[in-house]
Amino acid sequence: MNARQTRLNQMPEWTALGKHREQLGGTHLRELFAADPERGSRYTLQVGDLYLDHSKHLVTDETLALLRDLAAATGVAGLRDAMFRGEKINTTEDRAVLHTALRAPRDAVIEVDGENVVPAVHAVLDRMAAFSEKIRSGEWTGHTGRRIRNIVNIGIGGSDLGPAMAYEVLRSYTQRDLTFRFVSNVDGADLHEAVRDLDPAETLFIIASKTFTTIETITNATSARDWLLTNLRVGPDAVAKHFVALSTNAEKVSGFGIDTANMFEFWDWVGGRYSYDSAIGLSLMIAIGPDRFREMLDGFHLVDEHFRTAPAEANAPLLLGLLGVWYGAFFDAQSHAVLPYSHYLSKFTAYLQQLDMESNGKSVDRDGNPVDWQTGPVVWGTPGTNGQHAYYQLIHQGTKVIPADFIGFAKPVPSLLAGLVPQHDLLMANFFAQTQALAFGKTPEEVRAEGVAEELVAHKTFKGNHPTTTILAEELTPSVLGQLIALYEHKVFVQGAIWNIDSFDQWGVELGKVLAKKIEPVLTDGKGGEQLDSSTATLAGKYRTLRGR
Ligand SMILES: O=P(O)(O)OC[C@H]1O[C@](O)(CO)[C@@H](O)[C@@H]1O
Repeated sequence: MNARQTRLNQMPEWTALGKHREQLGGTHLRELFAADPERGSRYTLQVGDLYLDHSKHLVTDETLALLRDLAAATGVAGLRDAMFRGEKINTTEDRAVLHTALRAPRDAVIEVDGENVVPAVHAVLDRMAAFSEKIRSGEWTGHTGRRIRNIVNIGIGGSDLGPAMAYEVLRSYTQRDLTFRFVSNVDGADLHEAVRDLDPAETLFIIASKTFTTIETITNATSARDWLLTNLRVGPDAVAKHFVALSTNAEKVSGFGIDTANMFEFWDWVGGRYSYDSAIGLSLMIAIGPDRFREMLDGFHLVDEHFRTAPAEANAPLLLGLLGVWYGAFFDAQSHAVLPYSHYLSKFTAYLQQLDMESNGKSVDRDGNPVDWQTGPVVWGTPGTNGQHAYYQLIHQGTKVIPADFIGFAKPVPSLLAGLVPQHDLLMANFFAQTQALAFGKTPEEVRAEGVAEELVAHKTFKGNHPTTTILAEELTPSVLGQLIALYEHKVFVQGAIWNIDSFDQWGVELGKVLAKKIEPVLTDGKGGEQLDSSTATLAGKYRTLRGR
């Protein structure tokens, strides 16, 4: 990867954006809409099933053109093509970044180190499909011959958030006689609550870990194995029927006692946070079935192809990425809210937190130099209507700039209550009302015209001018989920490319892991406390006292 010659904030395209921002000043969305009656239909894109409205952003045609100039000058398209070709763009780990190969069609050819990886991807998908069908049909039985009815995925980070999120999203597609649980926290309470009402004879544990060394996962997997063997009163040979592994590390899997015949493989060119469409999605595939899983992969692929081939003016991930760069750099926006108006998307934002913040939470560029521009935002949010009664107050009338994505669907997922009360229209009326209120607000004149007492006018005024993207689709299907995730994956890519950071490593999570290993013996045996700083040593002492040690 060639070092970038000019630092981002010294590029003429960056300077031009800065000047443009000054000219834009406090221009209000009310003015932008008044000046262009077509804005609401012109500032839109259709990608697959996703309709994107970016008209309620603090941008003009000129802003968008200048942002595209920045993308061109920073080589976003070149890096994108290098990623799709399988080049090792994750330079600090010397790895290719090929999650796009996980959803490539069978006849595609994508090479890493001279080898086409697509046949191996499909071989694993086929094995996953055969195994899923065995569980779904009851053909696969536990050690005592009973049918498997409970599936517990044990993993953390990318080995948990993706399948756990997607299981919730696609819950209405899941096989109802199977129970799914997702365990991630090393706090034993997580596993305890997940298994306490399960019959071990009917329980399958899926141990999901790319490295198979992650302490939380291995600890939970060890406890799960003990729980199973103790409660079934059987020996270790029962493990084969109740444990499967999803990993890149066959040696560690076998060292743990899981037969590698029961291991579903993926590869080091799949980042953890980009992995739930790999073998890491096994629990999801069992839940929704192989056909639905493949529909989801097709959705991913559709957006991959869009990102790879659409011109800059019509490229949705590029646009979303650029808008984020614009607000971070020129409006000092520190965070980005993702607000789904679908209960099924309740874990969607938590998933995006890892995708975005682990990817772009960096402060040195690709060459190791400190950046002096903003990188990834704090990503946050929960399903919309609940948020309206909690934190939306701050978005509407607080002092911060918080760009937000609103995601909603025209058709409700089939519901037992369908036809009783028109709940979905009410949900979506809130969805549209919020972006309208955020954009246009309510002027003091409008407040006064309602006869509000003068001393309350300021309190009841809504400044408006809060930027939002609206993403609307007909229905939340497996394909639409794949489309949405790929859209965000590539948005994150675009931003990392512009900021000139490595979006595919995560060195920032290492230090805490190393320190935890040193602190554990202090807590357990009281040994080594003298090596700690005085705050941590005092806290560890307090902990031991409270623990009765
Ligand atoms: O799948 P593994 O190797 O257990 O890793 C789990 C998670 O830990 C991290 O490496 C760091 O927290 C994530 O990137 C990853 O998704």
